[in-house]
Parts: sequence; structure tokens; C-alpha cells
Amino acid sequence: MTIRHLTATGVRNLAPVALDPSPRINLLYGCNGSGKTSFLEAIYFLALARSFRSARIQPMIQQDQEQVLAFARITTASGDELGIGVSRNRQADIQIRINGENIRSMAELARHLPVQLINPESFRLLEGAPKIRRQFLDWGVFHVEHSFMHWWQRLQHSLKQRNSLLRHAIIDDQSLQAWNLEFCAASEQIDQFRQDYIRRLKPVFTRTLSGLIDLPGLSLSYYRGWDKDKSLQQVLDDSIQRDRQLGHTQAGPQRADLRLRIGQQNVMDILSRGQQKLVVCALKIAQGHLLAESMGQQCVYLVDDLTAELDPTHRKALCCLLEQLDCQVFITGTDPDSLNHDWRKDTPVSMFHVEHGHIKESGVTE
Ligand SMILES: Nc1ncnc2c1ncn2[C@@H]1O[C@H](COP(=O)(O)OP(=O)(O)OP(=O)(O)O)[C@@H](O)[C@H]1O
Repeated sequence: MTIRHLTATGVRNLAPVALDPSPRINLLYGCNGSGKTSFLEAIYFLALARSFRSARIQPMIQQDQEQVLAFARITTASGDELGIGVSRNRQADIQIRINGENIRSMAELARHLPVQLINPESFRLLEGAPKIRRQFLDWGVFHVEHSFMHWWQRLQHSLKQRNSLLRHAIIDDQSLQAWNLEFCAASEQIDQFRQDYIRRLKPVFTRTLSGLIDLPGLSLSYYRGWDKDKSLQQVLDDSIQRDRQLGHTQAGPQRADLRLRIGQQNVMDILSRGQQKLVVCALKIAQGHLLAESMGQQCVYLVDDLTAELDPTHRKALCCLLEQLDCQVFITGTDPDSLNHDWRKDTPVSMFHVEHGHIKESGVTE
């Protein structure tokens, strides 16, 4: 999908935004604090009704404003036009409208606007808690497997019920068995989705990474959250005493993880920050390729601070890969020269100058 027209009000230091971005490459430059990241935040907000900078919405709402509001006209992969509007106020109430109709499901919003963010915090995908890698994995599964949300909700519900039973002084065995059955059924389905996704992602990731950097021997593997040689039911039975002591379920898809290794070592223990960033870029770009291959859908890429951690050669390689993706990209940097790349003559490129919260188009190449 492509954003054709975008408006936003009440976003940090930004004056009301109204622009028609290029369907392909959009470059935004400006000084520190001018509002470049805030602009990317507005697009992210439109896709997910939240910020990527803070778990709370308040910091994103402009100091003297009551709400943040973003609207976009987008063209979907099938060529349909959609109007999407999202607003949140200081009480964090959310309003989502698609083609004028109120929508209650965040999943529906996210499905219309798949967004990938690459920013200086992206290394956390490798270094951070397993939850971040599960979110990465489930982003992919969610977009290619439409029944994922149904199974995900069953998984969350059964896990919550089981954990609540574990904390009772005396456990009702019948209830425990019933919730075990439901938890195992949902777990096996989610695990199957994740395995299928990783099997398809791996070759795309390897190919994408080789276009960015040479890291021989780097492997991506999936840990499902319980012993690969045992059924989950067996693992739950074996660990019931420990689960009761801890008051929660230790094994299951809520413990799944992705492992990136070179030989026996974790990549975050041996790669430089720049190398880590390139691995993360390859993972995220691979997800975009897979989404296009499987669903014919394009995601929007938000690349904040292109130059951070990357030398000119690797910046160029990243720009080439983003251009080959054939999707809409927004890239920020402090210096317009650092954003200049040998974009192909037939790639529409728009350049915007961000100054004290005002965004002005400063050049278009068709
Ligand atoms: N709620 C808010 N209301 C008004 N202004 C805010 C709010 N939150 C942050 N700001 C200000 O908005 C400005 C925009 O910051 P932003 O991170 O978008 O800049 P940037 O152009 O990405 O800078 P850098 O190049 O340093 O990353 C900052 O000066 C910040 O102090």
C-alpha cells in the first residue's frame, strides 16, 4: 500500500502537516530537533495508533493540544483507495475510522498499513528481551496468516486461565486439564505458523543480508518455547510442581525466541553496532519481501537517521535494497547530501526540508 496524502496535527513540535509523498522514496532532512522523527512517528501512529518512542501517548501529544490526529489516503495493493484516520487524546482514548466508519479492531488497522521501522534503537531486536524477537516474528505471521489473531487470542486466554489456576491453594484438576488442552491446541497452532514463517523467511533473509554485508556462517534459528523432542502436554505434566511454585506456566510459545548465531556465538556478543544494524535491516527488509511475495502487499519503511552507525558504503547498500523493494520509503537525516544516493532515474524521489516543525517539499525527481 502507498500513502498518497497525509495530514497530521498535534504531533510533538510539528505544525499541522499536509503533504503528498512520493509513492516510492521520500527523503527528509533537517537539523537536530527539527521534527524529522516526529514525522515518522505520525506515520507509525497512523498504522498502529501508538508511538514507537514511548509506551504512553501523552509525550507524543503537542504541549498545548488535547489530541494527536493523523489521516491518510492510501492506495491498497488491489488498487482500492482508503481513507484512514486515527486519533488519541490525553486520556489515551482511541478513535479509528476507515472510509468514514468507526473501527474497533487495532488488528484491522494494522493489516491495512504494514509499517517497518529502522532506527538507531533497532539493534534491540538482537540485544533485547526475547519478547522483541517474538513481536518481530509475529508481525510477519500476522500479516501472512489471517487466522493468526484467532489462535493468538485463544492462546492468551488459556494461558491466563492456567496461570490463575496455578496460583490457587488447591487446584481443581478437571479445570486444569481442560485449560491444558486448550493451551496445547492453541500453542501447537501458533508454533506451526511460526515454524512455517521462519522456514520461508530464512532464504530471503540470507539473500538480503548478502546484499548488505558479508557475514559468513551467520545462522537464524527458531526456538519454540519448549523441548523439541517432547509434546507440550508432557512438558506441562513434568513441570507442574515448578509451575505451581512460580505461579505461572514456564513452557510454551510465550517463551519462543529467535536465535542469531555465528558458529556457537550469539551475534550480539561479537558483531559491531553497525554490523548489528545491518543484520536487523536485512531481517526487516526480508519481511517486506516475504509479505510482497505471499500477499502481494507492500509495507511502508520508516528509516530514521540513515547515517547512524553506517558508513557510506553500507548506506548505499541499504538504499539499493530499499529501492529494489519497490515500496514506499521515508528516510531521515540531518544532512541532505548524506541522503543523496544514485537513485534510479525511473524511481520517483521527493525531498523535504524539516525546519522548526514545518515540512516543506524541496525537490522531486521523477
Ligand atoms: N509533546 C511535545 N510538544 C511539543 N514539542 C515536543 C513534544 N515532544 C517533543 N517535542 C520537541 O519536538 C522536537 C522534535 O524532535 P524530533 O525528535 O522529531 O527531532 P529530529 O528532527 O528527529 O531530531 P534529531 O536529528 O536530533 O533526531 C524536539 O525539539 C522536542 O523537544
